Parts: sequence; structure tokens; C-alpha cells
Amino acid sequence: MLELDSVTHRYGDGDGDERADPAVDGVSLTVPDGQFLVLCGSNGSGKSTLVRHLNGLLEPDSGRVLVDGVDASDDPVAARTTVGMAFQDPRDQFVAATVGGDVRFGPENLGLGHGEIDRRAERALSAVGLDGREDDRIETLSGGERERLAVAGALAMEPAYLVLDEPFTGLDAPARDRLLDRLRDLHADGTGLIVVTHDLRDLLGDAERVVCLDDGVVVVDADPAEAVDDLPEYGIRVPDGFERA
Ligand SMILES: Nc1ncnc2c1ncn2[C@@H]1O[C@H](COP(=O)(O)OP(=O)(O)OP(=O)(O)O)[C@@H](O)[C@H]1O
Repeated sequence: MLELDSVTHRYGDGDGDERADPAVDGVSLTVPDGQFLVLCGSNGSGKSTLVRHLNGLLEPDSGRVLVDGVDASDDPVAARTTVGMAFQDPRDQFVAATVGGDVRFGPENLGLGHGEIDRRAERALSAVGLDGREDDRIETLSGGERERLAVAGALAMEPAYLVLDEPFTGLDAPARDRLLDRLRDLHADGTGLIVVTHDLRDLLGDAERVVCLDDGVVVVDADPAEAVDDLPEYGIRVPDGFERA
């Protein structure tokens, strides 16, 4: 279970300078094991800031974050093993020179056998449409391909919770479908999913819960059928054809 308890985060050096308004302001949220949650909100509403607390990348100014009962600030390594994450701007996320090397790096560090590492790497690269590209050097990838590789790296870890920040950006329709299929499989196998997005297309049918942030505060927290009524007020478009149950 992931538990955010009154989490507030302000950026700024805190060194006498006036600090900015909180990017995340007193958010409490409990995510049960295996839940498929969509986190939405307009630009700058605090989504990325919030999820970066879940694996100890950011620490709250006040409040606390518990990952399976352990404070993520006390044990960020455990939090990072339990909560896998892929970011929108993955420039600093790569550790190897090639696509295959990068996606295999995490599973290798888990001490898995070669067969399992191969299986995970293949499955993760195929889910993002980078199969057959194992030998490509990362510096030759486009921006969109790098984002897909970052998603593959997180998928290959097969963590208990997977947090994906705008994973569908830049994907064409077949690629979206392939990634969505993989997410459905992971969810069916019990992986908790938190997908950060502005674009609810394709996700509302699968998600169990929609949380919307506005100015760092949770303004909607409901199942998709209920959430759709309130989302437009916060600048989130509800896909055509999705109706309140
Ligand atoms: N490293 C940083 N330093 C200072 N302010 C930041 C930093 N990162 C984010 N912010 C500010 O915190 C607020 C929340 O930003 P955040 O990136 O969490 O929002 P978001 O909902 O993920 O936005 P987007 O949809 O545009 O990615 C914004 O006002 C943003 O300008």
C-alpha cells in the first residue's frame, strides 16, 4: 500500500529567499495494492511533484510518505525497488550506451538469471515498440524513442507499483494500444499502476480510480464514472463516448 499523509512540498532553497507557493499542498492519498489509478490535472498542478515523493526522489516539507508501511525518506532504496517510475523527460535516466544494455541493467542488478532478464527485456521493449532495437545506441534515439525506452526500463523491473508520467505522449495509435495492452496484463497480474496524464483517452475504461490535482490540492478522487462529471471544471477533457455509469 502507498500512503501519502498530508504531504506538502515547496520548491526553493529555503535560504532566506521567499519560497514559492506549495507545488503540493497537504495531499493525503492511500493507494491499495494493485490499484489502477489515473492522476490528472492541468499543467503545473503538481502531478510530477507528487509522484516523485513515492520513490523517495523528493522529500516532503511536511507530512510523510509510506511505501508498504516504510517511510520513503528513511529508506529510499526500498521505495525505489517497490515503486518503479518513468519520467516525461528521461535525459538523466539512462545508465547504458545501448537500448538493450539499458533495459537489462535494472533486472541484472536484481540478480536475476539470464533467461528471466532476456524475457523481461524482450517483453518491455516490445510493449513500447522498440523490439529489434537492442543494439541501437541511445544517443541515436529520437526524443520520443528515449521516452519509450524509459518506460521500458521501468516495465522491465516489474515492480509492485509502476508510476508512468505521461507514457502515451508521442505514441501513435498502434503504439498506444500495445502499451495499454501491456499495462492491462500487468494490472491483471497484480501490479499497481499510477498513470500521470492530461489525456484520459483510452485510460478511463481500465482505470479504477481518477485523482485530479489543481494547484497542488486533490480536487477529484472518484471512480472514472463519477469523476467525469467534475473533471472539465479543472481543465481535463473527458473523452467522447465515456458516459457516467
Ligand atoms: N524543480 C523545480 N523547481 C521549482 N519549481 C518547480 C520545479 N518543478 C516544478 N516546479 C513548480 O511546481 C509546480 C508543480 O509542477 P509539477 O511539474 O509538479 O506539475 P505537473 O502537474 O506535473 O505539470 P505538467 O503537467 O506541466 O508536467 C509548478 O508551479 C512548477 O512550476
